[in-house]
Amino acid sequence: MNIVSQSLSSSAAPISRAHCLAMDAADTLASRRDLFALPQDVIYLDGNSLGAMPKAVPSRMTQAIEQEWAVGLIRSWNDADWYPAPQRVGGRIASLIGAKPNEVIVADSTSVNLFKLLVSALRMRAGRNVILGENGNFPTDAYVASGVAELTGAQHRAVAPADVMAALTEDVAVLTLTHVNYKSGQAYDMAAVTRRAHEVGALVIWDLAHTAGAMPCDLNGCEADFAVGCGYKYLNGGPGAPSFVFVAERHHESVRQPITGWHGHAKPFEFTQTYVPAPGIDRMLVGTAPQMGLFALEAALTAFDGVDMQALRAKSLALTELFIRLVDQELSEHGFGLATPREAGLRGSQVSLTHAEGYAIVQALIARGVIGDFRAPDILRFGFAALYLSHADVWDAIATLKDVMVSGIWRSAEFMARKAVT
Ligand SMILES: Cc1ncc(COP(=O)(O)O)c(C=O)c1O
Ligand SMILES: Nc1c(O)cccc1C(=O)C[C@H](N)C(=O)O
Repeated sequence: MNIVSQSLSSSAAPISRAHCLAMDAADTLASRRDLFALPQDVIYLDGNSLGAMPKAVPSRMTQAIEQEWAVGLIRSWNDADWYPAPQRVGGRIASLIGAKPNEVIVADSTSVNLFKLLVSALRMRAGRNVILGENGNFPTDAYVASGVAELTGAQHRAVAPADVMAALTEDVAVLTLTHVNYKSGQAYDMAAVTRRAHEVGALVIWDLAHTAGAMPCDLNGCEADFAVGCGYKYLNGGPGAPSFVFVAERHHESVRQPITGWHGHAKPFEFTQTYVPAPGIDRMLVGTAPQMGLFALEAALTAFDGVDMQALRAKSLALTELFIRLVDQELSEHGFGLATPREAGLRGSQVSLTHAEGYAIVQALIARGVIGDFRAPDILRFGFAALYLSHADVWDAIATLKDVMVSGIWRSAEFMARKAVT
């Protein structure tokens, strides 16, 4: 336990803003906030959907556009090292998720990478035909699994998260789960689930969308097979940043992904008419990677340079615990429920509250500069990016939420009218 969480758990007295400021003073990650361009009047609790912008990004983009593209033109594929960017950025992400640099590559979207992995896994477990998933997962994961089932003749079986272990039977080819649930923020025990899946001969695909950059993750320590994740959430790569895909080294020669594009070819610039998969992780590539998105993500990842992921986890847990305790302390009369586990080891880096009027409350909060989001039917979702949030931010966010509730401002028509939400 670090000094931040220690000081919180040892306090029996009500928590005050001064207490939060003392936690900030002891926070070894506090200076990282300066690496992000956040508006002064905003408390940003939506980095689990779109991460804040690292200040390193604009200058990198300007260089890529005005020099490498405008002046270097096609020469930049070699001269500016554009070509190896998917591997290079993958190597950086590998260090955050417990993988080797040659096991991660960046390309395409999370949905597309999930498709590639699901088909690959089914091919590696010929004779079994079940894709096991979970109810309540982020929709794209379920949609892609159903689509793959329809395409391949496999069966997509989705069970409640609590029933996953029992549903691991010998007909399961592949288990696909999101490590930290997008709505509840609850995390699976990656090691235990992977071990059980392997005992029945199944492969596992972990979706790390709400894990990568939010908390440490030890893919190789858990003997994970495959993983995917988003570049634009806690990795702060910007809207539509490319996704990453992990394939454990032991599967590199057997994995055969279905979208056999030229960048996944062993010799793309020989332009042969027959597809031969590239050795290693490179075979997960399809076509030309979104280079501008890769450059933004690469620059964004420098915000993690030198960060001890255990320290990041300690701060993340201190922030989420502080938020939960302040909900108890300040908001007990306002009808909120807690959808996220109180037990630290069971949660990721978000806290979700429930309230029947959650939509309007979130809109009123956003209007006051506290940006969280709403997920139907009743979830108010708050993401805590430990690189750029302070303990005082948590206090101020709760004070604003209390003000929204006590004033009843959320009842006004402007907040009740439903719009498309992000
Ligand atoms: C668990 C999870 N998987 C996947 C995605 C998104 O996938 P894509 O990058 O294809 O939009 C999200 C969020 O959008 C998510 O929360
Ligand atoms: N990817 C998103 C987008 O393109 C637009 C709006 C929101 C998103 C998100 O990432 C949503 C997010 N995955 C969630 O957990 O709800």
